[in-house]
Amino acid sequence: MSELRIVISGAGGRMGRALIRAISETEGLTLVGALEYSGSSYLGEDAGAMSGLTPNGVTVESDVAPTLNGADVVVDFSSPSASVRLAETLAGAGIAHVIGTTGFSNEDNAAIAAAARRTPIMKSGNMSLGVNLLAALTRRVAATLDDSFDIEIVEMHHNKKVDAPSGTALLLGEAAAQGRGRHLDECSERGRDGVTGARKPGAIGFASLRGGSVVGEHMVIFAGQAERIELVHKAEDRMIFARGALTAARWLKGREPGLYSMADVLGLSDF
Ligand SMILES: NC(=O)C1=CN([C@@H]2O[C@H](COP(=O)(O)OP(=O)(O)OC[C@H]3O[C@@H](n4cnc5c(N)ncnc54)[C@H](OP(=O)(O)O)[C@@H]3O)[C@@H](O)[C@H]2O)C=CC1
Ligand SMILES: O=C(O)C1=N[C@H](C(=O)O)C[C@H](O)C1
Repeated sequence: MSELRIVISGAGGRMGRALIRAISETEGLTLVGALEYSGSSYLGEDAGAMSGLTPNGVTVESDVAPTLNGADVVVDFSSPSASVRLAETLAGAGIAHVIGTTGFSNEDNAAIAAAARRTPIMKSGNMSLGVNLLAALTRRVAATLDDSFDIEIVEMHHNKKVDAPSGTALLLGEAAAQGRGRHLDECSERGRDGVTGARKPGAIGFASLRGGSVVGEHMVIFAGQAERIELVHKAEDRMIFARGALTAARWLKGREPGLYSMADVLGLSDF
């Protein structure tokens, strides 16, 4: 198998550093670049040393074009605005893009979909096998049970997370809505507060908890009359996301332009 040459965007972040460690542990993958924003305190540092490894000779840079030189794929866990800009640049260069960033607006998603007409992009709110299997199960259970079972999605993350609901909660909400033959935009209920009135039949509700160092926990609840089904995933280590993103990077190389999901990578689309 030929060596896959990877650039990490958001290199100094929690996920960026986990990805740099995961690349160092995986045969056939080479880190060729590390991107951060122009004000980052990591600029000029060695990417290996920054990630708790021995120095690897890759310097953290903010200048995108030279860093992309010779790269096969960019793995990007940064911020929505940075990921949208990068998607446009990579589409121009024909370089594959794995996007793990969450918190995109509808306009951001449309810009990424447009970039995917020119280069292969794999975008997912969660790169773990467990969560993507949970999404497939959620779709099936939602399709099996009718609207007498109310669907609620609860997530908890660490106290540094900036977006809510989590990308994973939205992924699970979309799976549930798909199972019910609806679009999530038509039925999602977020941020209840005060006198909200009774729950709307067919709604998909979201609740977000934040605290401490929680890596990521998600529960999909199907609440019926006198019985309840709960499907739960608990992430214990960010390395599950990093390894999933690298599996996607390998899968994406050489694909036709298009917007792919982790379900495509894992063969779960028809589950
Ligand atoms: N899909 C998945 O499986 C997962 C997705 N995520 C998502 O990934 C994203 C990052 O998470 P996490 O690592 O925890 O967050 P961090 O805040 O730790 O990391 C984000 C990094 O991106 C940097 N950054 C900001 N702007 C740019 C830019 N223009 N170019 C390059 N880098 C930039 C930030 O710099 P600075 O801090 O200096 O602003 C920071 O170092 C979030 O959206 C999160 O929700 C997280 C885990 C799993
Ligand atoms: O910000 C995080 O940490 C995580 N973000 C992703 C999300 O928004 O769902 C995935 C994971 O849960 C961790």
